[in-house]
Formats: sequence, C-alpha cells, structure tokens
Amino acid sequence: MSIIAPSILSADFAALADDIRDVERAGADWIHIDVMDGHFVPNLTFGPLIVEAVRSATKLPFDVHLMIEKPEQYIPAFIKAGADRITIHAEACVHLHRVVHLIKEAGLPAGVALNPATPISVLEHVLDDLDLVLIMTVNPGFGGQKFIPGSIQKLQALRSLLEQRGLNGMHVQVDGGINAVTAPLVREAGANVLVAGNAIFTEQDRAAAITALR
Ligand SMILES: O=C(CO)[C@H](O)[C@H](O)COP(=O)(O)O
Ligand SMILES: [Fe+2]
Repeated sequence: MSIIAPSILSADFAALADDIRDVERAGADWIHIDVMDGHFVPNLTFGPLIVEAVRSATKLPFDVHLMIEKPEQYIPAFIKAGADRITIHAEACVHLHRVVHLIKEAGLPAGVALNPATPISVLEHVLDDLDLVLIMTVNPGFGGQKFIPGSIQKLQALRSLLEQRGLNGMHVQVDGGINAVTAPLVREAGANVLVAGNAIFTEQDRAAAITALR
C-alpha cells in the first residue's frame, strides 16, 4: 500500500492548519513540507516558524523536503520546529555524507533527493545510511508541473540497485506531477511514497483524490 504525502505547497496558505486537518481526515499518511530558499530553487516558501505554527494541527509525520543551499545550517531549527523526517538534495550538499549523519544523529530518518538530471550513482557511498530516496519527477521549485516520463526508467534502476544491495526496505519517494494517471506508473516502477500537491488540494473531495492515488 502506497504512503500518500500531500504537499502543502498547493494548500491555502491563509488557512494552512485547516487544510492540514482536512487532508488528515481524508486519509493522508504524511504531510509533505516544501522548503525553498530562492537560491537552490527559484522560489521561496516556508521557514521553521511556519512549521512550528502548524505542528499542533495534526499528529501526522511532517516530511520536510529541504530545497535549500547549506541545509546543515537550518536542520536543527526544522527539527526543533517539529520535523519528523528530513530530505536534503544531493546537489545542495558539498558534504552529503556529513549532512545525512547530522540528521541521523538527531534521531530522524534521513532522505536524499535527486533532481531529474542527477544520476542515482551519486548515492553509491551513502545509500546504506538512508531511510528514503526521493526521485524528483519534475525540476524542483513549483507545484503543478508536468511529470517527466524519463523518471520511470530512473525509478526502475533505483529499485534494481536497492535489491542488489539488500535495501528493499528503503522508502522510494516520488514528487512532482503525481496524479491518478502517473501514480500507477511510478508505483509499478518501484515508488512506495507518493507526494502530491495539485492532485489533492485542487480537489473538493480530498478523500476521493487520495483514494485515487492509492
Ligand atoms: O517539491 C515540490 C516542488 O519542488 C512539490 O512537493 C511538488 O511540486 C508537488 O506539487 P505537484 O504535485 O502539484 O506537482
Ligand atoms: Fe516536495
């Protein structure tokens, strides 16, 4: 059964806590929080203060996707604010191994995200330390973009690699352009955690939208 993580990038920011409660009632498993710094990606979103402000709205895990340069400078603040798991971008870290271990030493599961143009080979020497690999299925920065079809081959290659390495329990997350059409394709290719913003928050019936993805 897929884990469904609504991305609050597509929520109503003036009613963020209400929208989080609504997707929890609708059957969401994790709340996906897209942090953007205007440098690593050409957009700005939330900081730790917003995460802290909505923390009490739900008991669901906060899945924090850091699309920021120098994530090590901000990881402690996001943990204090209520992050339950943190994913960093391989492209944003000069010392990827060190940043992965900073997250793990704080007791949180660590994920690494790869942009569409980044090969999975960059994970070779950190793979054993991860809880999750995020295959970006759009270029990060905005919600509502079109799914990149080449992501399917990348997911299949990642699944084979995980099997070879005896890491079948690792979460394989996808993010960007996931909807009722692309969800079965990514699941078939090996993804088990589906992030979706527009496909959930633009729908009146969010329970039906989540069921359709699952
Ligand atoms: O990380 C992200 C963008 O960088 C978002 O999580 C993603 O875009 C979700 O939005 P949608 O499902 O509408 O594509
Ligand atoms: Fe995301």
